Amino acid sequence: SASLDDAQRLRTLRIPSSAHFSLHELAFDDIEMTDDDTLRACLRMFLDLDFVERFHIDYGVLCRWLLSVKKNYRNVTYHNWRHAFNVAQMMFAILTETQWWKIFGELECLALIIGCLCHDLDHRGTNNSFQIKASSPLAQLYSTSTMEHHHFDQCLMILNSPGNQILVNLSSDDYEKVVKVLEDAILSTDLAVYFSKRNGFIDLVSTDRAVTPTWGECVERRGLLRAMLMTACDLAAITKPWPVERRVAALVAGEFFRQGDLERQNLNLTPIDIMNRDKEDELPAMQVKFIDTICLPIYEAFAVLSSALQPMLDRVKSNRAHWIELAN
Ligand SMILES: C=CCCOc1ncc(C(=C)O)cc1-c1nc2c(CC)[n+](C3CN(CC)C3)[nH]c2c(=O)[nH]1
Ligand SMILES: [Zn+2]
Repeated sequence: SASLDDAQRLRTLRIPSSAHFSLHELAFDDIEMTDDDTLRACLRMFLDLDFVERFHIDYGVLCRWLLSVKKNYRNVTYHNWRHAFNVAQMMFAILTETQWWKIFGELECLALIIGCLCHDLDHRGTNNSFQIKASSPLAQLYSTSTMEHHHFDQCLMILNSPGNQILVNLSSDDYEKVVKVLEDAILSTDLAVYFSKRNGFIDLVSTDRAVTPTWGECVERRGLLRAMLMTACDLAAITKPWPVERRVAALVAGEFFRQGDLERQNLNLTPIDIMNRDKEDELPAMQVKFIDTICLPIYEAFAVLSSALQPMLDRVKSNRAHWIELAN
């Protein structure tokens, strides 16, 4: 976990407002932020969502927990602390801009924000299918949703580490509820889980076009909306202004191509096209396919549920147009 003086230093820093950090922006870009800024922005999110008061979280423990979470992300090209931070900021922005935080209540919002910050902990820059192909220790531990089970395991390990126990003052009932939502949230970031739940969600949205209070009263609907929210936040770089999306695509490509190199060199396998460096020129066309098959359905459904999310769908469509232009 994080060292004492790091946490001591962080807890003495002044915490600017969410407006200062633009944390309510759906078009948020962390490029100008230092690592310290990202940590202070996380503290601001916890304070503004009233988690510190409501759950009696010791501020010093919260600082050390944040530092430990950040420390347990590896220095890989894309699946690093910055990705986790951006996913958490997107969750914060959506929950507040749509007012859906009222539907989930504080406990589930706490679990969603912790889940976003922890959802890719200790990522190695390689995906589930690589773990299986390499029969890695993680694949032997978890045969399905291999990485996501590991991320959840890492999340619990940090939450239970001395000096990092931000949930220590929750009732055992509340603690159990948070951990259950946390596990569902992190496991929902496996695209395979998203594919299995997406059609049910889209059917629900087509009949019940607004997240009325009825959504809040129905346990499985809330669970479905949380799962879809995790995917929407995980892929949200696709909804950002073009300069952000283009920068992120280069990072994702860097990580994918390295996995492709490992598959060739270590496993003697031909990588799939998106991880095959030899097909780099086809990247724009692959992005268009990714947007059409994976991204548009979820952001279209969210735009139906809340007009506050329409700008996200609009930017996915304009990014698609940029990729089309680059594909020709
Ligand atoms: C095209 C490769 C490099 C750029 O790729 C990207 N750049 C940026 C984003 C983003 C969210 O902004 C997303 C991608 C990006 N991500 C992809 C993922 C994982 C979410 N998959 C899975 C793997 N499974 C197929 C078996 C579907 N295909 C993708 C793709 O084509 N592009
Ligand atoms: Zn992720």
